[in-house]
Amino acid sequence: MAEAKKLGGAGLRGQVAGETALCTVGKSGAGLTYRGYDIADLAEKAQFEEIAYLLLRGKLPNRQELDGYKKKLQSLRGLPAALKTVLEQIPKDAHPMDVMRTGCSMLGNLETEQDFSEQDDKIDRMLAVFPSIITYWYRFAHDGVRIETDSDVDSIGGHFLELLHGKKPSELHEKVMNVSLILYAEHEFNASTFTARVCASTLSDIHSCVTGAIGTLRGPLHGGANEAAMELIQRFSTPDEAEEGLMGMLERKEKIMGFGHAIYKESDPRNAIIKQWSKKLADEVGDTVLYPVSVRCEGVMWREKKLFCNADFFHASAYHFMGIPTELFTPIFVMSRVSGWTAHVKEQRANNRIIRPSADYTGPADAKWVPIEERP
Ligand SMILES: CC(=O)SCCNC(=O)CCNC(=O)[C@H](O)C(C)(C)COP(=O)(O)OP(=O)(O)OC[C@H]1O[C@@H](n2cnc3c(N)ncnc32)[C@H](O)[C@@H]1OP(=O)(O)O
Ligand SMILES: O=C([O-])CC(=O)C(=O)O
Repeated sequence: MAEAKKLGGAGLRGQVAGETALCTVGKSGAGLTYRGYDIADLAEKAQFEEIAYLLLRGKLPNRQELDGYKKKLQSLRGLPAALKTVLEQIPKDAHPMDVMRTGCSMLGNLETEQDFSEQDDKIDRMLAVFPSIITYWYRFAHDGVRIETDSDVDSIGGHFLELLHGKKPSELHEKVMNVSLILYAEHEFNASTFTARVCASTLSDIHSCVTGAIGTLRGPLHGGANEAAMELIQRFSTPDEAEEGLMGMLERKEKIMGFGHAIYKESDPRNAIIKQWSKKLADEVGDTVLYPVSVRCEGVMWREKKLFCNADFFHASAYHFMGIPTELFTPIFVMSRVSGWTAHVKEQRANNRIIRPSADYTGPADAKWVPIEERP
């Protein structure tokens, strides 16, 4: 019998665990591509809905297809009454990622995927309704209002901002949300996407795949890092203070959230893009603290540890400048990454074998059964 392959290291790092036509991460010459398109091009020129279409349908839509797709998504923003009732039961101090997880799971009870032929419609529904789920709960729990979840704004990012703030977003804010959703949409076999694929490989339903992925994204080593980065930069009121604080943390061997990456080794191509938008927003709000503090953190981490900002670090200040509460940062990641997760689920289903790796056993050998009365 063939020997199981020995792992090169912990965390399955460097192991090829399958194939994908969706994305490359960290390949030389092009840091991040979605179906062959460079992320810098996409972030500059595309709409997030266009990217979702690209990932989910396999090609960039033409004008008519994009208009039709956006119209469809806009028509799917309403929350079923039973889902509103569930959201209203969730306490104010719940973590919004738990709200997303419950919201997605409840949707799966109400609008169950009966057959894989329904997958595209179920996916479009999640893309459209996730901003409604989080903002409905947030505004109900925090302000005691039951908001309307429809809006005239035709973009997913703009829809989220309008529901959150109760007014149409500025052009700049809608643009930054669009860029942010594009940057977060897809990232190959990251932990949450791999979770979705493992779930899909058992032939489970699409809501289970996404619910599992949300739970995985929640952790501070993954999507939760943007919130942790915000908590970090808010501790400091000057760049010098930030430098002193970071040096202390590094000496104590603490992890600095928003830095480093499992795949990229020198830079995350998304950082330069979101950093530039964070600067624009800082100028707009007249910030003289958070942006300079963030820039100093970036410099110190590179100088001391050769660690670079990942996609999360400058997202923290950018979201903050748009008036988004810190605890909603990771749910925004969900609104975006659901496009990548579900594209992977479709890919897994199209060429499936149950994902079931092996383990190196490290426990005792030949243990002898001891009756309960005789155990120490
Ligand atoms: C959207 C995303 O999910 S991006 C990732 C978001 N996560 C974060 O920002 C959390 C902070 N970063 C980290 O914890 C890590 O860099 C991860 C989880 C992203 C990647 O983990 P790994 O692949 O295990 O990192 P890697 O092997 O490159 O680590 C090398 C060394 O750098 C250290 N290191 C890596 N990142 C950091 C950091 N942010 N702060 C301090 N030290 C770090 C590691 O502890 C390790 O040190 P050691 O060899 O002494 O143990
Ligand atoms: O790829 C990873 O390990 C983490 C991730 O999802 C990202 O950086 O967007």
